[in-house]
Amino acid sequence: MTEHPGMSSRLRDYLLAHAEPPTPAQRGLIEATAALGDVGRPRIAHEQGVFLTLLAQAIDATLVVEFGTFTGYSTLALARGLAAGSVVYTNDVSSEWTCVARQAWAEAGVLHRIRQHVGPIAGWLGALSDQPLIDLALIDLAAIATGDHIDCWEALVPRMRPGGMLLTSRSLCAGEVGQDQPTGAAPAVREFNAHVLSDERVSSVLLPVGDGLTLARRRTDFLGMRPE
Ligand SMILES: C[S@@+](CC[C@H](N)C(=O)[O-])C[C@H]1O[C@@H](n2cnc3c(N)ncnc32)[C@H](O)[C@@H]1O
Repeated sequence: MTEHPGMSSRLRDYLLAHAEPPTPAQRGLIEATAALGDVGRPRIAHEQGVFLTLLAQAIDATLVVEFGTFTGYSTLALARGLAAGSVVYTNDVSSEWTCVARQAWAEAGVLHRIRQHVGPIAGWLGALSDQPLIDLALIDLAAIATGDHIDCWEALVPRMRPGGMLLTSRSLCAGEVGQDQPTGAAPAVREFNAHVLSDERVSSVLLPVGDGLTLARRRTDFLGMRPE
C-alpha cells in the first residue's frame, strides 16, 4: 500500500474510519495482496478506491481504461462504480498477479465488467480505437519511468471524451516531490506532474489522497490538437 506523506497514523486511522468500509471482497483482496509481502505494497490505498468508485458513479462512466492492474484493487473499485453494460479495460505488462485479481473480481460480482489485457502498453490503446471515447482513465504504474507515464498520458488525452476524467496516482512520491533536492523517483514524478500541469487540454488538481492523486478533466472548450 502507498504511504501517506505528512499524515500521522492517528489521522490516517480517523480518515479511514470515515471512508466507506471495504466490502468482504475488498477485505479479502487487501489481505491477499498484503500476504505477498513487499511486492504487495503497490496497491492503491482504500480511500483512493472509494474515491474511484464515487467518481465512476458521479460521471456515469461507461468506458473506463486503466494502466497498472497488479492484484486488481483499483480495477475492482472502478468496476464497482459502473452501471450494467459498462466496461473497465485494464492493462498490465505482467500476468503474475492475474489469479489473485480475477478471484476478487469474481467474488465481488464484477468480473463480467472487466476486460483484462496482459502485455506492453504500446499498441494496446490502438486496439481500443474502435471503442467510443473514454469516460474515465487511471494511470497507476508503480516505478515511474517518465517516458511510460508521458506516453500513456499522450495516448489517453485525445481518446478522452470532452468532460472525461483522467487520474494519475503516486503524485506525491511519499512526500519527496516537495523536497528541495528530491531523490529516487521524485524527479521523474515532478517532471510528469509538470507535464500534466502544462497541458492546456485539461484542467487538473493534485489531491492529497493516499500518496497523491492527480485529477484532470478533459476540457470541453479545447478540443483541438496541442500546439507544438
Ligand atoms: C502500482 S501497481 C498497480 C496497482 C493496482 N492499480 C492496484 O490498485 O492494485 C503497478 C503495475 O503496473 C505495471 N506496470 C509497470 N510498468 C508498466 C508498463 N510499462 N506497462 C504495463 N504495465 C506496467 C506493473 O507490472 C504493476 O503491476
